[in-house]
Amino acid sequence: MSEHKELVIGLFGFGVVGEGLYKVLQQTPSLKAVIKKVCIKHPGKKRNAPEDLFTTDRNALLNDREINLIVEVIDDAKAGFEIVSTALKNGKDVVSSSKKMIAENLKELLRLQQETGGSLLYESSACASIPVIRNLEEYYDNDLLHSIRGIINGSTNFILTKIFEEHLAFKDALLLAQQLGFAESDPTLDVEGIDALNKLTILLLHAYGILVRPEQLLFNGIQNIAKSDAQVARSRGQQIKLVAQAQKLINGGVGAYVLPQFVAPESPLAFVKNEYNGVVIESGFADQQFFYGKGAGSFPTASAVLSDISALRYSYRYEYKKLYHHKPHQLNDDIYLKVFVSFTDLAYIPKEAFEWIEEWHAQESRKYLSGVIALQKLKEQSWWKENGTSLIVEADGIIEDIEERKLKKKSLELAGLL
Ligand SMILES: NC(=O)C1=CN([C@@H]2O[C@H](COP(=O)(O)OP(=O)(O)OC[C@H]3O[C@@H](n4cnc5c(N)ncnc54)[C@H](OP(=O)(O)O)[C@@H]3O)[C@@H](O)[C@H]2O)C=CC1
Ligand SMILES: N[C@@H](CC=O)C(=O)O
Repeated sequence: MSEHKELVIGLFGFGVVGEGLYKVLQQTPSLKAVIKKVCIKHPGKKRNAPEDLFTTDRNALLNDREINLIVEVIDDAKAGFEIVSTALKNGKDVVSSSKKMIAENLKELLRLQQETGGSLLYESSACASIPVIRNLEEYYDNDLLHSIRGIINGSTNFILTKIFEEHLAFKDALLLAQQLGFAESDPTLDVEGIDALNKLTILLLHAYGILVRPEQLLFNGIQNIAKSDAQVARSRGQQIKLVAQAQKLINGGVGAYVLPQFVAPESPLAFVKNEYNGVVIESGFADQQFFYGKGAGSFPTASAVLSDISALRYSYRYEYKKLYHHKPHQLNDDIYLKVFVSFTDLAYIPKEAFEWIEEWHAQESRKYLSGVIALQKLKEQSWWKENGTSLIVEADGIIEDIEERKLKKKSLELAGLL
């Protein structure tokens, strides 16, 4: 049996995640992983750890030969990438939780791992405590993965829960998410859906071997959801959640987006509240599986970082099998979404953009419609994110082939039933 590696850690970042990891490691001595030095940005801050542990000199960690593992948990994607790439080039393994840094540099990070032979693990970067990446990588190592649908941002789920169930104001709910360490340093990343987008970018690689830049995917956050949208959801017995979805299509491609979505009461996602995340995976033969756990916060995130550290003792590395060993899938935008749109003025809505409109209420001060629109149109246009317009995908939102539905609708019209 191979020996477990002893790990000497250089830690970058001592904020919510970094300090959490420091405490967790103190409670897991059997792991034989010790933090030798911590690099931070602001030397003046009071720290709950011995002063001589800290430095602001990144090279003190990166050039230390005794340090064989760099753990990067900082909130600066540019500096994070410099640190991670130098660490790999210097022959060190790396664990990171920085999803923005990872999603924006995936291609280069893959190249660096191949070139240096180093291992970069980042389980905590998607859904914090839920081991979703390693499951996609190892368990769903075949062609049977139909779809992933999940709540993958804790802060927005926390905010939606507080607003709609506890009647908090948006800004108070956001402040609470920040105080509890759930939100990003720049909380617009959470609120505007960018954090979930970065996570979906990472998940697409491990689920389907799809290597895309985050900006290639359709996304929005929760910033435009109106009170009246919540009333509509309530009247239907549904909820509104920020949902990330990737689905294998009949044409072999994969449709993907991050958008607010109505969630039916029978969906496992309906039970996911506060900072919890939930991911429903559908695959051939197994049908549905549901992963649930804390998606943000100090100890939940540190526990996933710890699991990566532990995996490195056995020299674990991602093999990116779907990309390198299978035929990778391609992103495909050739789908239609059934959407609910609420707005203040008809002038903001290009009706001609829709394939068809099923329902239309223009009397009230907040007006709304339900219709079907091509995902590509939403990517090309921005009206649905502007002027206080709110777009929410229906619970069964993806339509692959509209021709059959168009025909059915036409015959209902001819029969005088529509
Ligand atoms: N909070 C969460 O629930 C989760 C966070 N993440 C990710 O983990 C990372 C860290 O998040 P979090 O701990 O919440 O962030 P915090 O803002 O709490 O902490 C950030 C830390 O990074 C340090 N830092 C910033 N820039 C540098 C730099 N150039 N060199 C060295 N240190 C630097 C800061 O130093 P100083 O203390 O001196 O200011 C601070 O200690 C982020 O990328 C985030 O997206 C991932 C999953 C969950
Ligand atoms: N800000 C993120 C933190 C974890 O990834 C979130 O709210 O999900």
